[in-house]
Order: sequence, then structure tokens, then C-alpha cells
Amino acid sequence: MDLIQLTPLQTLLRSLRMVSRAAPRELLQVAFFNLIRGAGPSLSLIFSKQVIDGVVAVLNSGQPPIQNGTELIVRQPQLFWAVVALIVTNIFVESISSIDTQIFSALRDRVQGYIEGEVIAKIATFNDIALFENPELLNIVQLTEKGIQRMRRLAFIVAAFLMGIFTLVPTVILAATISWWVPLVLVGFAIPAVVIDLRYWKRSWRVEESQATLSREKGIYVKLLKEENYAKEIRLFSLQNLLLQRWRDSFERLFAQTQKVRREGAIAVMCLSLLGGIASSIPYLYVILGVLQGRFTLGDIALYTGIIAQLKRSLYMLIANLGNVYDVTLATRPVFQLLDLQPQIVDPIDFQDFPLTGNGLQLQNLSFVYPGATQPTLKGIDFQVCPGEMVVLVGENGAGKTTLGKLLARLYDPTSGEIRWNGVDTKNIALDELRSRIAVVMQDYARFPAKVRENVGWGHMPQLENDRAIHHVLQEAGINQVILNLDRGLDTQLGKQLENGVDLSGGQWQRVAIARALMRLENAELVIFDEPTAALDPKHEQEIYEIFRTIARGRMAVVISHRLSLARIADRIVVLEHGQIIEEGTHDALMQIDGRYADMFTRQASSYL
Ligand SMILES: Nc1ncnc2c1ncn2[C@@H]1O[C@H](COP(=O)(O)OP(=O)(O)OP(=O)(O)O)[C@@H](O)[C@H]1O
Repeated sequence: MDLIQLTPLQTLLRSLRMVSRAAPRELLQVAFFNLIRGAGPSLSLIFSKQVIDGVVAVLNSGQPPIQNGTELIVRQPQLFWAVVALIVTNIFVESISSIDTQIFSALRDRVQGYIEGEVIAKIATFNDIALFENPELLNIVQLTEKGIQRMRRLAFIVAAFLMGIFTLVPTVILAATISWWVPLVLVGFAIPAVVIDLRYWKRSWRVEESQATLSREKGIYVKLLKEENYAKEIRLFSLQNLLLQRWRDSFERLFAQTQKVRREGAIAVMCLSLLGGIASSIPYLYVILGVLQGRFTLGDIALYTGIIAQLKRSLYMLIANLGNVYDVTLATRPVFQLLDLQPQIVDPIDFQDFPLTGNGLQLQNLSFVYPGATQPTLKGIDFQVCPGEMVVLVGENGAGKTTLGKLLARLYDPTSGEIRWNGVDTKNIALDELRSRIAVVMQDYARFPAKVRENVGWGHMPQLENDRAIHHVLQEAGINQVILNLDRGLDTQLGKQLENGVDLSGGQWQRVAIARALMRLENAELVIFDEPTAALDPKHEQEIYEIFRTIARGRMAVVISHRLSLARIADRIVVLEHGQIIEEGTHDALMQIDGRYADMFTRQASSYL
């Protein structure tokens, strides 16, 4: 699975398109309000100048001072209306600002909701589990979280950018009335600031990208220290200090790297302010000299001081946002890399008919290399599972048994070779149809924080509300009585994460997972059980074997187990070592050849004596 490479410009354009798709209405509202807010300060400056010049004119006229409002209207209607206009403009701009906050929040939430939805929908509908097992892809998934945050920020940046432009344009026009070169000086001084800012953001993102692994590592220590699964062993083995120290080390390393970039950021901000200060002081001195030389009025000082401050503010608002845009562009790239990721396990373009009967499963010269791995986990696997046959896969830890189970369930496709089911290459069968004919209990089965009904019924959705069917499979899995004893029966919430949730023991959870697989039996022709009895006490093992026998009857069953007593009931045993089949046959036949299986069986049997 290759990640696409996007240039910053491509990412920016896609980000902007996504933001506009996410919240078109809110964006229009923000643009409208910013247009009004942007023009407000310039209007306010013009009216301030008129007020000051009006007041100075009255003071210099030698007439008696104005006593009240009526006299002001009669003697200086222009000054009166300038004051009214100034007050109304200021009140209007202020009141608009408060509405703006709400519109901004709506824009931010819409953008976040839309993009988060796209990302989780992509992850949810992605058929390959490599997304959850491959470090490079895991990094991308982790970086999308930051990308979503930054995309949210992009919505703000767009809004602030509009505000900056709408404020800048009238201010530049007003600034040019001081002299044509004033806007040029301010804009000219801003260019190096833009360059500094962009370089800072680029560096800062590189560090963040390189930190993804480190920050995941830090997250792992937090998880280990906070989650119940690890709590007991961490205490029993006194691992707290070790893990705390590791967390501290990762934190310090992350902090040191970030701090270095922050220092560079602080220097960038200082340079920006320095350049801004120099740029704005030149026209400011020019205006003061102009007043002293009689070219400008006192009102002009207020107007021009305001213009310079505002031009500076809006220019630097644009510059800072330009830097932010760059940062956003770099950070949102993983979102698009994830969205563009093409799953390798896809539905075939031309479905082949999937016959209900045939010669069962055939694995032909099958090899498999995990994405990113250099060595194959499975090599040259050839074997067959006939209809109605129960095959048990045995082998030492890491031999490749679970991997073979994943290939049979088409969670991965073989790197070479093929799996044929009733003569059809499984790659040519519609995924949903293929999976509907497989019932699986995985070694690391899911403990859904959901109701008992859902934990079981999700195995076969149409039966979710069928209490009889659910109780039946719970009975088969030997856990019905436990569920009947719960206050709310099938509607009891399982898992401590939920309020009033009930937790089950490891063996009970395993039985629930078995019951879920049993729900599929109506359609399933292949059952795959990976360590189905690992969490069960030996007293009940025999009972579970009986269940297997019932389940397997008339179906193909592939069972992965270290309990070799289970292997005895199999029609055939396949022994894996280092990803290859080294022995195959019935229990008796394998005992007779006195090879690896016989050795494992004898060792295991002697440990029970
Ligand atoms: N997602 C993965 N990416 C890379 N390598 C993997 C992955 N999952 C498993 N492996 C490697 O593949 C090999 C076989 O693993 P697998 O889980 O199939 O063994 P197993 O026979 O089921 O072992 P066990 O009896 O301990 O469950 C191991 O060396 C393991 O490190």
C-alpha cells in the first residue's frame, strides 16, 4: 500500500475544497460578517478625523464654546453627524463581533465533524487490517488526528484571512492618501517576515512529523499505566517506576525537540515585530513632520496614526495566517494520504459465482510477507480442507498459524499462491459473500462495550432481536445460565467502560465470542477457531470440544490450538514450523512417524501426569 505524495500547494487546495464542502453556509456567513467588520475600522478612522478636525475648527473659530446638543446641531451640523456616525459605526462593529464568535464556532464544529466523519468512514470501510498492524500506516492514522485539528484551524484562518483582506484593502487606499509610497514600505518590509515565518512553520512540522513515533511511544506508556488490562501485572511485577521513567524520558525528548523549534519561533516573532516597528515608524514620522509643516491637519494625525496601526495589524494578521496556512498544509497532508489510500483487499470487478458445493478449500503454493517485513511468514503452503473436514493447525509460537487463519478469512491476501474455495479463487468472490460464509473466533477476540444481545447478535444482524436464537447459541457456548442470572439479561451492558456495565471473566468473554460465531452457523461453511479454549478451564474443555464437533459437522473447520488433546479429535493435523508445513496426517499417523508432532504431544501429555 503506497502513500501518495502531495505538494504543499496541492494539499492546500484540497484542504480548502474540503473546508468549503464541509461548511458552505457557515463560510458564506463568515465572509459576509467579515466584510462588514473589515470595513468598520476604516470608516471609524474617517469619522474620527472629521470629529477632531470639527472640534479643532470650533476651538480656533473664536466663537463662544458650545453649551448643549441642540446648539451643536444648529451651529455645527457636520460635526454632530460625524460624532453620530462614529458612535453608530463603533457600536455596530462591536455588536457584529459578538455574533461573529458564534458563526466562527459553528464553522469550526462543522469542519471538524465533516472531516472526522470522512476519516473514520475511510478507516471503518477499509478492508485491510494492515491499517492497524503496519507501523507506517499506524503513523498516518495517528497524524490524521492532528490533521483534523489543523483543518479546523484552517476554517479560522480562512475567516481571519478574509477579515485581513477586507480590512487591508480600504486601509491601503487610505494609506496611499498619505503618500503613494506608504503602503509600499509597509508591504515591502513584510516580505522578509513572510519568508522567516514560512521557514519556521516548515521546520516545526518536520519536527512534529518525526515525533509521531515518539509521541505514540509516550502514548503507549500512558495506556499501560492507565488501563485496567495491565494494572495487575504492572503492580505484581513492580513496573510502575520503570514505565513512569520511560514516559518521562519520551516526554523530555519530545519537549526538548519542540522547545528548540519554539525558540526559533520566538526569534521569528521578534524579527516580525522588529521589521513591523521599523516599517511603521517611517510613515509615522513623515505625518508628524507634515503636520508641523502645515501639510496635514491635527485630524490627519489621528487618521494616519490609525491607518498605519491598522495597516500594520492587518498586514501582520495576513502574514501570521500565511505561516499558519503553511503549517496547516503540512499537517493536513496525512488526512489526504489516508483518504487516498487504496485498500489491497477489494471486491473483484467481475464477481465469479461462488458455488455452494465443491471440493472445499485448497491452498496452493501460498506464501505471505507482512507489509513492511523482509522475511516471509508463510512459505510454500499447500493443503486442502475437504467439506465436512476438521483440520487442526499446530506448531510452536510464531510458526505462522494465526497468520494462516487471517489469510483464510481474507484479512490479508497471500503475497503469492492462491486460496481456492470450491474451485474459485477467493479473490474473485464478493467480500461480503465470502465473509458471510465464514464464522471466526480470533485469538484476540473483541470484547465490545455493548449489550450482551449486541455482543452476540452482531454475529448475524438479522437475528439481533431474536431472543430465542441468541439464548440458543449462548446455551451452546455454555454461558446462557450466567446471562440469565444478570438483572437485565440480554440487555445487560457488558464492559466496565459503560455506566452500569458488567464485566465478565476471561473465559466467559471467550464463550460470548464463540456464541457470536455460532450466530453465523446458518450460513457459514467454514469455521476458523484460533485458540478457542485458551481462556477456558480444562474441566470445560471437553464440553467445548463437543461443541466444536457439533459446529464442525458438515462444515470445514480450521482450528488453531496449542492444546493437543483437541488435535486428537481432528480429522487431520497440520504441523507448521517457521511458516512451512512439516507434517500432516491424523493423530495416529503422526504419532507413528514419531516426528515433531509426536514430540510435542508426548511433552504435553507428560506435563499433565
Ligand atoms: N502484523 C504483523 N506484522 C509483521 N509481522 C507479524 C505480524 N503479525 C505476526 N507477525 C509475525 O509473523 C510470525 C507468525 O506469527 P503468528 O501470529 O502467525 O504465529 P502463531 O503460530 O499463531 O503464534 P502463536 O502460537 O504464538 O499464536 C511471527 O514471527 C510474528 O512476529
